[in-house]
Amino acid sequence: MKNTYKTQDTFAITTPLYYVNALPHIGSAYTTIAADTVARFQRLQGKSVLMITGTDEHGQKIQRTAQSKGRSPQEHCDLVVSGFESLWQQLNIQYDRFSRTTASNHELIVKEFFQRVWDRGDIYLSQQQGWYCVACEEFKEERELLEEKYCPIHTNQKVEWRDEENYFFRLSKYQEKLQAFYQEKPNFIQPESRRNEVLNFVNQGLQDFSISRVNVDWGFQLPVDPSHTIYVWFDALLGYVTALLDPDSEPTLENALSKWWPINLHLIGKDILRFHAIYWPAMLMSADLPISHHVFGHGFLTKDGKKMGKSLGNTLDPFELLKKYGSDAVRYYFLKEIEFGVDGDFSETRFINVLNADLANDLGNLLNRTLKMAQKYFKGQIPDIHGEEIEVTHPLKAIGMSLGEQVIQAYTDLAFSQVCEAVLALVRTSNKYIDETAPWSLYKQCQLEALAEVLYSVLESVRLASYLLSPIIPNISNAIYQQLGFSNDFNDKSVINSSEIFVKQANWGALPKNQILGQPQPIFQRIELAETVS
Ligand SMILES: Nc1ncnc2c1ncn2[C@@H]1O[C@H](COP(=O)(O)OP(=O)(O)OP(=O)(O)O)[C@@H](O)[C@H]1O
Ligand SMILES: [Zn+2]
Repeated sequence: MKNTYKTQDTFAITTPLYYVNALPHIGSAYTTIAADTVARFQRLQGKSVLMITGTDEHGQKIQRTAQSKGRSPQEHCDLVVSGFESLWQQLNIQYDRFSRTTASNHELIVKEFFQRVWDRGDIYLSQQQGWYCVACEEFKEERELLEEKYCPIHTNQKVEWRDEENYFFRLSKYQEKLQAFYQEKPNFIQPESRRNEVLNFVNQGLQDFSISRVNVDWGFQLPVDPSHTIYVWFDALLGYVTALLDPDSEPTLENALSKWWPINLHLIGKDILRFHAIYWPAMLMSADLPISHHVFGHGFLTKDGKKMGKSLGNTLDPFELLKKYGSDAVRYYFLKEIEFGVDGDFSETRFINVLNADLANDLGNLLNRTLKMAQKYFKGQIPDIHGEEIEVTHPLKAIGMSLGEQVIQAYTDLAFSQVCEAVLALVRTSNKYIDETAPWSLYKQCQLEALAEVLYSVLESVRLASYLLSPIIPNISNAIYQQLGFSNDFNDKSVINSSEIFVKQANWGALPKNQILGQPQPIFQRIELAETVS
């Protein structure tokens, strides 16, 4: 099979294909916001990006949920999918493909893949006994369970005893190959703590896992035995492959894998790490296909220390947050406040304080007051000075010159919180710098050259800050750019960026002199605590 087309300039990223057992919640939004931010950052750098999200629609969990709602499974899936699509639109997520595992082209991809693994001799029929969590769609080892046989992830759900005939995938055969692979690609699983978890698990010895079910109709029939359906996870992981097909191309593995494979990054929560970091590479080894480059398992958004989840029902409604605060606020808060990789609790008071402090006060006021001074002192134009003419020891230029590199590294490491902190440091220093240089006094003293340098350097720092934050808060960055006199649109995906443009814009000093400024308007309205419910 050919697989020669992928180049350094392409970047394919996936979110999980979310179960449609209920409407999306803030946890589903969290991964998707992060993935969208990475996709935007890669596009900004001039890469050709494919961002994949979608839904996992088969299996017992969905079958049961649909039944309990008195709907057919397909009706149920369609309904919930529209909820996901609407949330992504409201969150300003620019995905390229929405992969649904009930799509007809997906069935063909799954069957072709199954056949390759079957032909390898890696599938056999046997008896499966064990404890099953329907919410996880996974067999659990007895030692993992909580007291009275509750699932450790779905702490309100008891596991069920299963004893049935299933087809199995020979995972155990890939134990050593996987271990060698993890050694060879130490960055495959991130962060480091997750990698260690996986290595420990694999070192304890891998068992074959069942990839078919006998009592679940809601799935694809096994090509070799129609009395079984394919296990939901075997089918779901392949949803990433189906997503790569161009809409009008014939659904074959060869077509699907020709341009974007291997995927650069699977972004997931730690709950589904095992599937992505162990099962998935083993399945690909068996099918003799290249393995994705990276899997990043982030932490949980928690409520009172417990994972928020659809099954547990302790979630936060993202639609409500969006309605109240808008997409940039929600995107910013979760990426800034929770270190990507570890768990974090949500508090609405903290949410408001962070947004007011960072976006309304530090960034918003800085732009607003500087623009007003530029209106007054320089007739609404950027002063007649260029970044290159300013000394490298200038306090803002000194920070600004190394900021781009620092932020690129942080985005590359998915350290979004560090991105925000580094950018905010420039913003805060700029505020201090204005207070210290007192442009209003310089004006009174007719020190126009010094005044020009002060205002230029602050406006340029705001520009750089908004450019570097644009993957996270694209609407606010747009507003800032417009007020600085540009006509950029950070939401326009069709704009072709290049690495040259990126290097220039991500550097301090790119603001053109004498450019006509826009009208100063608040870029983020301060939120009053009294407006909130809790
Ligand atoms: N509390 C959470 N914190 C962070 N991410 C989450 C959270 N809940 C779900 N996710 C994201 O959704 C993925 C799981 O998708 P799934 O559709 O199973 O959602 P879920 O709400 O966890 O469902 P359930 O509660 O039924 O297990 C995770 O891997 C992660 O990407
Ligand atoms: Zn579970």
